[in-house]
Amino acid sequence: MTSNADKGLLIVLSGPSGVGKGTVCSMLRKLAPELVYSVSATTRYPRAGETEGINYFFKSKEQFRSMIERDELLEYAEYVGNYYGTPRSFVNETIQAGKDIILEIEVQGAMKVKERFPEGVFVFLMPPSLGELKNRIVNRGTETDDSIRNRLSVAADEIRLLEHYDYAVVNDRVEMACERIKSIITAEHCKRERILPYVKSLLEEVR
Ligand SMILES: Nc1ncnc2c1ncn2[C@@H]1O[C@H](COP(=O)(O)OP(=O)(O)OP(=O)(O)O)[C@@H](O)[C@H]1O
Ligand SMILES: Nc1nc2c(ncn2[C@@H]2O[C@H](COP(=O)(O)O)[C@@H](O)[C@H]2O)c(=O)[nH]1
Repeated sequence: MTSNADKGLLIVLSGPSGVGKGTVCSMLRKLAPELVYSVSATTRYPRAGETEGINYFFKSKEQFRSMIERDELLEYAEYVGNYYGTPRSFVNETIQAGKDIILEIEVQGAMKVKERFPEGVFVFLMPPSLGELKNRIVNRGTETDDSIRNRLSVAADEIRLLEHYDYAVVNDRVEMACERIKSIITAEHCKRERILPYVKSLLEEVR
């Protein structure tokens, strides 16, 4: 059996649509290649350039419902008219194997994960301002006017849930946000005494 100290960290990254979660995760893949990323299932249509199994597992509503019935999702939520959910087995297998995994998910889902994994690390990505959030989502050019309106209309409610998270990281510059997240992960490893045994043996040597 894997002890808690041998398990990987479950890291949840949330934040309003357009804040830059995907952009930060893409850069983190380069800066911290040891991190594993959970690929979600969704009923929304693929955007141009999105690939099945890389960005999402794209499902029909019926397929998504079957995943719920078969209890294959760790959490799921409806977000502005579509369903999104985290496949359970990949998350469990990854943390049991001692690897850290990041779930990039919205706030309702994050709160469900928190009930099941209170030991998880919950990080909220903040925009520098609401004006900048709007600019980012508009300039991304992927959403209809309706979708932009819907996404921005839930952003304030999402930001109000910040108090349920362990950390707030401002995404002013992508590199800086990544460095902050990397520091959080390192600190969490230290807290869980992954580095402490090494420090202990060093202390014994110098005594
Ligand atoms: N620090 C930043 N400064 C300026 N622009 C940024 C920054 N981070 C991301 N962006 C831009 O903002 C837009 C939204 O970013 P991204 O798609 O990563 O957001 P998201 O939070 O993943 O959104 P969603 O939840 O809708 O998937 C993109 O066009 C991206 O290039
Ligand atoms: N609760 C969950 N939310 C998820 C999951 N995968 C992604 N998301 C979040 O949905 C919104 C919209 O995503 P988009 O790709 O349509 O822009 C965003 O906040 C994602 O983080 C999931 O598995 N569960």
